[in-house]
Amino acid sequence: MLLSPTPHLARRLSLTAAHCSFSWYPSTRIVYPRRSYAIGRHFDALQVRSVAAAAESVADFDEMVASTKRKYYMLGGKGGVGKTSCAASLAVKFANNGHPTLVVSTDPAHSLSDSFAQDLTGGTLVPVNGVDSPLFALEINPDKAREEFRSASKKSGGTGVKDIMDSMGLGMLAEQLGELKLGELLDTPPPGLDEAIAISKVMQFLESQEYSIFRRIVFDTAPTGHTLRLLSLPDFLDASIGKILKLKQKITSATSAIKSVFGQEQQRDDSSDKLEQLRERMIKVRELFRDTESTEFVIVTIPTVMAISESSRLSASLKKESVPVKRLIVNQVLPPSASDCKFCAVKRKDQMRALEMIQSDPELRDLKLFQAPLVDVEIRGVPALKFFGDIVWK
Ligand SMILES: Nc1ncnc2c1ncn2[C@@H]1O[C@H](COP(=O)(O)OP(=O)(O)OP(=O)(O)O)[C@@H](O)[C@H]1O
Repeated sequence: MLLSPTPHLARRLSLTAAHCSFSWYPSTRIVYPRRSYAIGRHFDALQVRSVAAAAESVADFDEMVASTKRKYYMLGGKGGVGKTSCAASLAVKFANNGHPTLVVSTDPAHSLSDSFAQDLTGGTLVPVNGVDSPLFALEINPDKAREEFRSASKKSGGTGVKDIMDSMGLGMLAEQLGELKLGELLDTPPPGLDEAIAISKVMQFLESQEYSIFRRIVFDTAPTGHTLRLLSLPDFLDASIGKILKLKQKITSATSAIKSVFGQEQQRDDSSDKLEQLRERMIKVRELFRDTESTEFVIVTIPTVMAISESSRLSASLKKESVPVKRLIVNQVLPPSASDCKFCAVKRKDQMRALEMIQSDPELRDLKLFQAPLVDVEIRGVPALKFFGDIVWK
C-alpha cells in the first residue's frame, strides 16, 4: 500500500493507512486493464484518469528537447527523493522524443539497474529496449575509478618516486622532502572524487566518434552532500596534482643527473602523464558544470520542510559555484484527497505548506517548477518510466 506510515506512526496517529482505500487517491488512480499485480505486462494499456497538481506546474519540457545539440542534465538532491526515477524517466522521454540518449549513474549506491529492471552493473553501455530512439544506460563502478586515481597519484608522487630514490640510496633525501606525503594523503581519496572521475570518464567516452550519436546525457548523481563536495573537488585536485607534478619534476631532474653520472639508463615513467591527464579531465568536468549552453543541474526534492530547506542550500551552493540551475522537481506530491482518509488529508496539508515555502524561498522561487505526483505503482521498467515521465516532464 502506498503512503503507508510505519505501523508505529500509524498507531500513534490512530490513522492507519489501512483505513485509506485506494479511492482516497482518485485523481491519479490508474485504471488497470486486468488485475493490478499484472502491471509490468500491461503497463502500456494503463491510463491515468487525471493528475491534479497541487499547485500549478510551470514546466517546459519542450525547451529541454528543442535543440539537436548535445545537452547534459544532472539530477541531484537529498537521498531517496526520487532522483533515479526522475533521471531514468527523463532519459526515456528524451529517447521517445527523438534524441539518442545516454543515462549514467555516478551515485556510488546505484539504483539505475533497479529502475530499468535491467542489469547495468558491468560498467559498460547497455542498450535499453522499448524506446523509440537509442537509449543506453551506464553505471560507473566507483571503486575502479578510485583505484585508478590512487595508483596514479601513488606512482607519480608517492611511493613510486620514493622507490626510485631508495634504489639510488637516496631514501633519506626523499624522507626529508616532506611534500612526498602528498602521495599518501591522496591514498585516501577526497570525498566526491569517485563521482568526479565517473563524470570525467563519461566525457572521455563521449569525445570518441563512436558515441557522437548521443544528444542527451542524463546523470543520476549521488545525494546532495556528495555533489557539493564534488563541486569544489576540481580546484582541490588541480592544486594537489599540480603540486605532485612539480615535485615529481624536481626529483626526476635530480635523479636523472645522478643517473647520468653513474651511467644508468633513464626509465620512462608514464604515471605522470596519467596524472596530468586526470587533472585535465577534472578541469573539463569543472568547465562542463559551469557551461550554461550545454549543462543544467536539476534539483529533485519532496514537499517536506526538511527536503526543501536542503534544496535551498543546494541551490545556493550551486549558484555560488556558477553551476546553471533552472528547474526544480517536487516529487511525491499528493493530489487532493477525495476520500475521508484523515492521514492523507493531514499529509497533504503539510505538503502544501512545504510547497508554499518554495514560493518565498529566494534560492528556489525563480526556478521552473515540475511537480511529480506520488503514484500508486512502483516506477520500475521502461513502461513504468514512460508512464511516470509523461506525467512529470511537460
Ligand atoms: N513519485 C513517486 N511515486 C511513487 N513512488 C516513487 C516516486 N518517486 C520515487 N518513488 C519510489 O521511491 C523509491 C526511491 O526512488 P529513487 O530510487 O528514484 O530515489 P533516489 O533519490 O534516486 O534514491 P537514492 O538517493 O537512494 O539513490 C523507489 O522505490 C521509487 O520507485
